[in-house]
Amino acid sequence: MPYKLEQRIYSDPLHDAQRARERLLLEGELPSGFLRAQIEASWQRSLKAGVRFKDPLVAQQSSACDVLELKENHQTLISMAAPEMDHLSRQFNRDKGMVILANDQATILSLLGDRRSLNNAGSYALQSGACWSEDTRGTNALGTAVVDAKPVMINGNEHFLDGVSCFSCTSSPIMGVNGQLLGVLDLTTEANEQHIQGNMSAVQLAARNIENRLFISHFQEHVIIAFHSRSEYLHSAWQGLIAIDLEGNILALNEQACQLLKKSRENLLNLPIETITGQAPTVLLNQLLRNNGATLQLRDVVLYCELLHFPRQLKGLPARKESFAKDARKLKRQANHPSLQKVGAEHPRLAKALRMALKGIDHDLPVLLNGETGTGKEVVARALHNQSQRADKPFIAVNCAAIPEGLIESELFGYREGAFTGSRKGGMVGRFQQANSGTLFLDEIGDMPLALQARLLRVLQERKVSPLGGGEEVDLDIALICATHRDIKTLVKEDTFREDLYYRLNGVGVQLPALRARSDLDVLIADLLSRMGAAHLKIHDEVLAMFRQYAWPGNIRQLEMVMKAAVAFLDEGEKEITIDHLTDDFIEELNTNSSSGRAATIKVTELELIRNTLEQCEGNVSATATTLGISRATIYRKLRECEA
Ligand SMILES: Nc1ncnc2c1ncn2[C@@H]1O[C@H](COP(=O)(O)OP(=O)(O)OP(=O)(O)O)[C@@H](O)[C@H]1O
Repeated sequence: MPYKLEQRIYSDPLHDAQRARERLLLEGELPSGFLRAQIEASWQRSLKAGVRFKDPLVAQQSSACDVLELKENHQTLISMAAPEMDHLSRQFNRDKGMVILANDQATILSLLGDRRSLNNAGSYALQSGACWSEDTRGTNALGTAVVDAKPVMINGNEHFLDGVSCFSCTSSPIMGVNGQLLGVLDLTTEANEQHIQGNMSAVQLAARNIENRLFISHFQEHVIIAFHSRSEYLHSAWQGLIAIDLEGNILALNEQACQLLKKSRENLLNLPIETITGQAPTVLLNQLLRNNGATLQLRDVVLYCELLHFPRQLKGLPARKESFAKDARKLKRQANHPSLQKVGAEHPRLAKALRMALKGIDHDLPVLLNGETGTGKEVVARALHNQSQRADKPFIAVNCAAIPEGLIESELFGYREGAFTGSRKGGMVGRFQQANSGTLFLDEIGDMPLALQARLLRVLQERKVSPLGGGEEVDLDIALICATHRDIKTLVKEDTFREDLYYRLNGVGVQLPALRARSDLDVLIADLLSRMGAAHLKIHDEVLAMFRQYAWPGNIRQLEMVMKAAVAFLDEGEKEITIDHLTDDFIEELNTNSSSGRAATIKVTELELIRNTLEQCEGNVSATATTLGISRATIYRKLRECEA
């Protein structure tokens, strides 16, 4: 009873740890209930191992040769962890943070951090080769994470040794491809209870990224599929990963995959992927390759999947499979996103705007893309990222219109554990933080609620973000691309979009032309066909003429679907797409479009086309006439008609 009373009065864990320490010294026994359960169990183990509070910190001296050998033996882990350690240490530089990587015995492999902290680290036995196992140094984040094989946070005098009670340490285990413990990643800062919660999410995010990188590099000879129950989580540290061989057998899964599938690793290993997906592996792979992804409806969950890796070299496969693999590789190449040059190739005004946008991105200017639905805003955003200096960093896309209003804020900024009822254990890292060092693409920015616009503006001005429910502020270093199909200036006039935010986002504005106003329709068609693996196909003149007359309300997306359907309807040996290969629905659309009711639209489209081509040809009427395949006289006549 007296303990319960004490516990209520002293809810501060540091105070409780101090009292536990005093009682232990006084009574020779650790009183139960004073420490958090994980720490109490660890203190009990430390006592059993004979560690004492006052034990000195001296590191057993490892020779330079031993350290070299240790590093050599853990080369892969060290190199895969390096980018994350670098990122973490820059993020926590202000708090004099040290980032430590240890092996599965809690022996330090490498340290990174603020120079002053590192100079001091030696006196705390924080150096490569020093062992921080729990049975030699008592409760500490490295050693305890190794014993528990789960993340641990140890603040101040929760550490067993008095000598390290000046630190707050947060560690996360790093698991190998078979779920075995490989090592531990740790962030050590000065003892500070307020900050340590934020440290936990940063360390866990980094550890998951390291595990995913290890997974991908380990299965380079095999097929890797990424999946999640929410499409926005693909490409994030929280995506599920599954490696399969070309027979479709499951070779490995990461922890997130097991959680998403609600099955243990042991229950899935070596089974055919069909047991999860209900589809033959070839069907699934073809779908993934052709459509850049697949949606799987399982019994109680929908999974969004993407092909993360397809092996370049396939060893020892029977001929039939080799030829399937070749096909698959070809399809994958074709399914790749178009490059920036491809997007603007035959459209000089667009090409120029894209060149400027790329320069802008590399000089930290935000880019605002505007265009009707299906004009390729996301394609352009990805192409800009892929060609920017941040190409090897994350590209995180958020569709502001697709996320319910109440969730956008937590999605963007993340939240601390316990920030609100129902918040996920361990909190959630927001999109801003996930995109750090890379590019954040905010699609449909015009649909962002006003209250959130104010917060976004503040983040962009201060270049810092902090999760909901408080916690550590994180410095932001992101390229920002926003897109909308709305006319933002009108939204500003209507007071539904903040004017100051508009100017903040519109560093470089790019207007993506509607398909009906593009003079390079045939180039786009050729590109689409080649990406479908059908570059050899021709389009009948009659079809092309109809396409040119059509208004394409769905723009390139609609054109892509029409072409896909046409290719699918070709009979064996046919090499030309004619009207017979268009769907009845679409032919009806085309007919309606050319009927008198739509005549006005067509006229406007025609004029838009002529004007745009004239602009591209810098006012040269002859060149415009040649490009459009009509006479100079027709151009003059149509322009006069319009002026009349
Ligand atoms: N330049 C291009 N060349 C080939 N295909 C393209 C090009 N631009 C877009 N596409 C294709 O058109 C489709 C729509 O592109 P995207 O999603 O980028 O458009 P969007 O403007 O972002 O559309 P929405 O506003 O509806 O989100 C995609 O399937 C994409 O592959």
